[in-house]
Amino acid sequence: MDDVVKSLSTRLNSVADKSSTRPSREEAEAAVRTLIRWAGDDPGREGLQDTPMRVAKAFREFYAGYGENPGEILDKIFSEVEGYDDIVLVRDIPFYSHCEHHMVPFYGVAHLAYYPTKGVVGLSKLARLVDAYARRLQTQETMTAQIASAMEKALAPRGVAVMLEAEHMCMSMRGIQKAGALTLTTQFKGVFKEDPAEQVRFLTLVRNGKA
Ligand SMILES: Nc1nc2c(ncn2[C@@H]2O[C@H](COP(=O)(O)OP(=O)(O)OP(=O)(O)O)[C@@H](O)[C@H]2O)c(=O)[nH]1
Ligand SMILES: [Zn+2]
Repeated sequence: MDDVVKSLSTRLNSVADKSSTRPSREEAEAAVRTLIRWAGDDPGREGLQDTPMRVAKAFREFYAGYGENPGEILDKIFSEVEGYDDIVLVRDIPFYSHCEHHMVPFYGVAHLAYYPTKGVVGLSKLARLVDAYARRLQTQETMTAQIASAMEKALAPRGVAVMLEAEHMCMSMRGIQKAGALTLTTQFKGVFKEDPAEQVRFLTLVRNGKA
């Protein structure tokens, strides 16, 4: 009886493994060939022969965020800052992402701010955090919330403010076709959430660079 249970559980585990692992490179390339045919072209013609290989490779870059651990990005804190505890704001961080509804790019800039309590994080790490989430499939709202949560968790700051401004190609080049429409999302935590004056300070710094 034990053997039957063991073999059943081994089989169930292997099914679970299969559903959670990535397809092979060959399977990904075959899927691209199918989409080329769906677009109306011939994947066998000369100009398109290497395209499935290039697309599979490009996908690894577009979606590299799945292999990133946001907690690790922010794990090094510099505490020798002479007690600096005022706002740190990195603005205009460019990002490229893909919306989870159409897998079409949305792109723009991110502005991240926090009030440190136990030290500061390397500035480049904030930009790396943006990329870790941008290089996934999601909505702009999800991305905004995830960046703010990761900063709150790793830095235990007095407050976090995140603002994203992006153009969604699914709204520009297809569907409603409103090129230039900009979507703004904000997520405030701690003092930024409690005190409207802090939100004004954040927005003023984002817009003017002066308090
Ligand atoms: N809230 C939100 N919506 C998004 C984002 N990216 C794309 N969308 C929207 O997702 C929606 C999907 O709507 P559906 O009606 O299911 O799909 P659709 O027929 O392709 O919609 P249309 O774009 O209106 O043609 C659209 O309104 C998109 O504008 C995002 O980051 N956040
Ligand atoms: Zn979309």
